[in-house]
Amino acid sequence: MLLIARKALALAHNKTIRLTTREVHCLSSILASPPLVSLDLPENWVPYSHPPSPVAFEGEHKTVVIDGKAIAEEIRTKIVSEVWKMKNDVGKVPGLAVVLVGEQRDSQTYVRNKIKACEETGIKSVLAELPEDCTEGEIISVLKKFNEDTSIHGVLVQLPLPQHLDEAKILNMVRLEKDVDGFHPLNMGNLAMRGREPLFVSCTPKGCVELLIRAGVELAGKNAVVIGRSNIVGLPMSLLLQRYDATVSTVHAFSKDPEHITKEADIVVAAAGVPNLVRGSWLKPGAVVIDVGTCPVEDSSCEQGYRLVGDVCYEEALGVASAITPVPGGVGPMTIAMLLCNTLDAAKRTSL
Ligand SMILES: Nc1nc2c(c(=O)[nH]1)N[C@@H](CN(C=O)c1ccc(C(=O)N[C@@H](CCC(=O)O)C(=O)O)cc1)CN2
Ligand SMILES: [Mg+2]
Repeated sequence: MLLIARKALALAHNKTIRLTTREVHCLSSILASPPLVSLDLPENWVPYSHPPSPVAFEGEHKTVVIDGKAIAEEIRTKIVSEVWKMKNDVGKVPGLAVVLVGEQRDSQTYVRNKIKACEETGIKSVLAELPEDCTEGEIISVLKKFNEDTSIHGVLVQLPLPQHLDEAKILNMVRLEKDVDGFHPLNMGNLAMRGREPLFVSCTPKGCVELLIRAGVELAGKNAVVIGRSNIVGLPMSLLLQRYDATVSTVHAFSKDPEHITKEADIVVAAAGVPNLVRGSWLKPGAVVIDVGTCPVEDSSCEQGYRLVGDVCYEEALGVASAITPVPGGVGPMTIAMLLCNTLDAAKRTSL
């Protein structure tokens, strides 16, 4: 792995090096295909017109709904062709291993959706299910097995873990080069440091930035507020927005005046897990709103008896925000699309 990376670097610097036939195949596939979702602007990128000055938003304003489901579908279609090309060119199939501990219903659903997404895009997947009362040692030995398996390029542990387990200790055991969730402390640390590059950026924040960029939202110099500071979303989201030169504030349970801070923001990323926390009155007219929350609330008029509600009061935000992601169908589908991208990138980086 390190050797092929060194050779790729040497080639990129036009150095003459000796290669085996397998390395030629592998390197030509790596060098010919840039990272799929590079967080750069897509070629056919068309920005929607930028939020004008607040005055133009007096009264009802048309709010663009950012269709995360459609964007995720577009990305997944590209992944299908890249996976197919990789298989054809070098006989390699990207592989993802998922570790699920316990029987929490929503975690089971997310994992099922990840496995299904792998099947639909041609990525191999393996699921390890462990009982709720398993030990750290048992999880670590499963992780070690996946870390060593050359047919597995990405490894993730579905979160949250049961209370008795040390999450940080377990995430630290995922091999850095396979950490497609970007939760390894070194990936997170490199995301935080200027001049350092993480190998992977966690899927939800990466998906949120991808949505912002594809919607034509400029980030540099903008006031962004991230509501929530979880390791999964809030924290990496704040770090990632800083990398795009936004001025980032974090709002959390101890923040004195969340409404006031949010009202200053051009971009609001709500990831608190509190349904309808952000009211229309909290938003600056013309703000762009990314709603990460997905909370089931009882609703007898729905077939399942519940509906999903975001952290933002959607009806109130319409007419105030210039753009918003819906729940469901906004950020959620992007999380899984970014996981597939990270797994494909992981496979592209190895010679195996
Ligand atoms: N190891 C990880 N654990 C968790 C992550 C993660 O990225 N890695 N994120 C969340 C859960 N999650 C993926 O794991 C996830 C959540 C929501 C969705 C999604 O597609 N939501 C849909 C609605 C789905 C529904 O109808 O129930 C949407 O918003 O449209 C995908 C993945 C916590 N744990
Ligand atoms: Mg959503």
